[in-house]
Amino acid sequence: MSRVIDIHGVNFSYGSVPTLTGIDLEVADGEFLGIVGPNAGGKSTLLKLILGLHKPQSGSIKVLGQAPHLASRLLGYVPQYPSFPRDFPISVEQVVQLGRLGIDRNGRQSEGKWHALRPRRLSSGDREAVQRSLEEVEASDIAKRQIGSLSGGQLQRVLLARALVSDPRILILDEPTANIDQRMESEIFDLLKSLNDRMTILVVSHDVAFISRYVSRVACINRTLICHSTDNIDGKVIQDLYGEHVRMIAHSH
Ligand SMILES: Nc1ncnc2c1ncn2[C@@H]1O[C@H](COP(=O)(O)OP(=O)(O)OP(=O)(O)O)[C@@H](O)[C@H]1O
Repeated sequence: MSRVIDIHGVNFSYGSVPTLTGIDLEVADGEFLGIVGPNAGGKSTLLKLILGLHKPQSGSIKVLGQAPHLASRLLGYVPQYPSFPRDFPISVEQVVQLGRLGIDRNGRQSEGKWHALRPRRLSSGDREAVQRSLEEVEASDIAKRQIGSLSGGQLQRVLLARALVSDPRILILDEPTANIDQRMESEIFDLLKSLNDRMTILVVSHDVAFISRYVSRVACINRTLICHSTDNIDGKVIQDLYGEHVRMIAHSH
């Protein structure tokens, strides 16, 4: 199977303290990878390096065979829930339309850098893609609602639709189910599982036991990174990662 992400010997720090050290990670096309680790372990930072939002101080990152900033329009990104401004006056439909910014009128990825993209009139192709994405996440019925009026679960579905509307090769989600109830969490992960038939997925989560039901491999990050097949995750792996005081989580396959 071909690889879509190749990370070798990456070191990154925001200041003098290293955030990520000696990171190696290869992700195969079609994989569903979970990313777990303690708070401040570097999970979001790793995603931002893959998205081309930060550059490593050393080491190499290739995404779909290119430098991350060149591949970024082939990636769909669902940011961490609290970073989204809920009170912004914009409808669900308009949020999803924003995901078409990097696509030209003929449905192709436009050339040039993100910051050079100009808003343009929506084409019929754009409208159809927005409708399809909203249907896929089962949010068509709330298309005209203001985002400030949505529940946490509904908002996550809308952000997922925005990421899907550009037809990404890789979908990257940063804790998509933080702050939502368990039933909604299962519904979103069932949806991700079906999307995984056509795209590679990377998802950050705090709940190792829960995501192990869905993903095939888990990348454990606490400044350094170690990958485990979900078959091999046990109490020891989790304690090593999170420290001595963590409750043992039942885990079965
Ligand atoms: N823009 C930034 N400038 C300076 N330090 C940062 C910045 N972003 C993150 N950090 C620091 O880098 C470290 C790793 O942060 P990161 O957000 O990657 O961790 P995380 O594993 O995603 O954490 P959490 O589970 O709490 O979301 C933390 O100590 C954080 O304070």
